Amino acid sequence: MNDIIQVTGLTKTYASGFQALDKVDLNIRRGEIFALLGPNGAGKTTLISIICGIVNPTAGRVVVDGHDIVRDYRAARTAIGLVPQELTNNMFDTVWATLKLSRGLFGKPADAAHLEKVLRDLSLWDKRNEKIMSLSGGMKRRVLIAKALSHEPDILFLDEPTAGVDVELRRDMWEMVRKLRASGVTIILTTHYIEEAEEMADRIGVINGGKLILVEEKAALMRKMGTKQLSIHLQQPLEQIPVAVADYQLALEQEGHILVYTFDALKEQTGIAELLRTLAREGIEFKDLHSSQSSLEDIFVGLVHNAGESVSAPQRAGEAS
Ligand SMILES: Nc1ncnc2c1ncn2[C@@H]1O[C@H](COP(=O)(O)OP(=O)(O)OP(=O)(O)O)[C@@H](O)[C@H]1O
Repeated sequence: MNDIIQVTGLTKTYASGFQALDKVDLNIRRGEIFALLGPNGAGKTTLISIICGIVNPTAGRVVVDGHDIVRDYRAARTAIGLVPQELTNNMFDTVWATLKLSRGLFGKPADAAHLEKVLRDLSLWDKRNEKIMSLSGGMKRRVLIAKALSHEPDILFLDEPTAGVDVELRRDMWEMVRKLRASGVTIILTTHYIEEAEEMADRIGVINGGKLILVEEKAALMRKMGTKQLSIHLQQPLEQIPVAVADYQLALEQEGHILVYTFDALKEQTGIAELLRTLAREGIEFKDLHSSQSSLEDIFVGLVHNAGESVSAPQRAGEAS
């Protein structure tokens, strides 16, 4: 089975009457890193909380590693490790006791060697006998990850893993996520940071207003980023695109005053020279040329705005959350 998670027609209306998810369909592939990107209140946490069995769906179905999350809750839940947004550790426990307890809660037999490996991978081994409350904020976050990995899940959810963490810890987290993927763990992370999705993900999903508005390979999105536009400001407005240049990807804007040519900037032949020669032959004169390149951020903001919502743009890593 290639898809480790199958989400079909998932809808959530909270008791308040607020609809947080609207018929979401999503398949997560085994072994991938999937980034779920969306502005505040988009429904990211609701979606992963339902998959993890913390919130009940109103309608729709979720199957995790072949187990229906409602009918076969325990088996589905055991396949998952969840790193929540909020710190949820018992502050008076030691790091070691926290991990041991968490593993036991999933009914897994004690395995000191596994817990040691997890702690060493997260640079927490030296802290294993310390009480959680004595750790720094960054270390507390690492403990959350260690705890989520204590029962050897095949799937790890990270809900905004790097919100409010410093650059060094963010780099460490990214490194750790890559190592986990290399060991076969499927990873789903939610983020506001486009940069994080760009850096980490194999595929990116964009959610807004409870609707999944795009799911695409990151590589394909990056190709779109390689798309450039050339705006040709015409001397005289055109009513329609001339037949002689019908083969180019052209659009008329601003009541025919601007001819916009979209091309692949990564290609050797952009076609610009030939396009301009053809326009000249047709007697179409221009007064200015202007080129622009779209970024993943532009694509994202465009998508979110096209969805008809008034929302703030996502942040670049490093900006305040
Ligand atoms: N228990 C609840 N009762 C009512 N409404 C809720 C509840 N939990 C969440 N919501 C609403 O559902 C919407 C989606 O919330 P959710 O936490 O899933 O968004 P999010 O994308 O994770 O946002 P953020 O990036 O801010 O964490 C929000 O408008 C939120 O106010």
